[in-house]
Amino acid sequence: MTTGTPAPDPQARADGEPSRIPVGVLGARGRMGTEVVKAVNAAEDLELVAMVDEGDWLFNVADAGAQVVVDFTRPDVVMDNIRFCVDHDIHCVVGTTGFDEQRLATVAEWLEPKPSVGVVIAPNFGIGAILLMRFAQEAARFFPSTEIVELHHPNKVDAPSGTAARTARLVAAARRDAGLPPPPDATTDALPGARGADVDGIAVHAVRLTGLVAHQEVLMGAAGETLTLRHDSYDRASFMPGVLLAVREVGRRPGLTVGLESFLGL
Ligand SMILES: NC(=O)C1=CN([C@@H]2O[C@H](COP(=O)(O)OP(=O)(O)OC[C@H]3O[C@@H](n4cnc5c(N)ncnc54)[C@H](O)[C@@H]3O)[C@@H](O)[C@H]2O)C=CC1
Ligand SMILES: O=C(O)C1=N[C@H](C(=O)O)C[C@H](O)C1
Repeated sequence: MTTGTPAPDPQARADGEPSRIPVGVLGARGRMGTEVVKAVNAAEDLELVAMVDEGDWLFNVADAGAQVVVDFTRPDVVMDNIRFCVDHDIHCVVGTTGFDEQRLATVAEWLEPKPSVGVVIAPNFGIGAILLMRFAQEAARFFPSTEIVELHHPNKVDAPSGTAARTARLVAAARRDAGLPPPPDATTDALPGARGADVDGIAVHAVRLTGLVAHQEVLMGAAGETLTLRHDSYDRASFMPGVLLAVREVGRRPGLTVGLESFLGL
């Protein structure tokens, strides 16, 4: 791993393309960044060329010849990172949360003059979590009531989680498409917050607890029955197959991709 001029790749292919994809990691010393560094180092077809954390020089990723950058930083810095990468024709795989429609539209605008650059923004790279979102979307129209409970480690920077926010929006859209009214809601909460946050009409409750990693339940109810969908990430290794898939594919998917679903054929 270098942060200066990239050394020639000894395994370079005859067509001049490097045989391994050069990857830079932003947030490299964080909980997720550390895991991504391990995963990239362990992948034979990827080469870790730059590790950048707070206080480091962002230009390192461009100087080191990164073709793909993976960002697990913070919602308040991620937009600047994406802007830098797009300007430097570097594909981005973004796991950092905090994206609303306005932010996504801004990234799409930046990409307009860069038709060959790809950016993937996914609130969750765990295959089980992605499937849970899909199952919740499928089930949404059959149940008048839906609420979401997300449970995370106590150092998580944001609440509710990006996954819970996206799940709520997907479920709300599926309900609207099916002509369902908003879920019935006892709005007379004696204490503010007792009924959770309202995300697109869906109540989302956030639990922060030592011992947890990342967990989500979608609770659905109809007369006389409930359906509970639950996903648990017990280890951040659970996100790595999705991150590596995105790193390998993003160069073939120009423009903005939100969520990993299409990469999984969903
Ligand atoms: N999409 C997914 O599957 C997942 C997303 N996340 C999200 O990823 C983000 C990071 O989560 P964690 O790793 O737990 O947080 P963390 O706090 O452990 O790591 C963030 C790292 O970013 C660094 N950083 C801050 N500003 C920076 C900058 N300008 N440039 C480079 N590095 C900078 C920090 O120093 C820290 O090392 C959060 O938004 C979290 O919600 C977390 C897990 C899975
Ligand atoms: O901060 C985390 O840990 C996680 N963040 C993502 C989110 O906010 O949805 C993904 C996962 O839940 C872990």
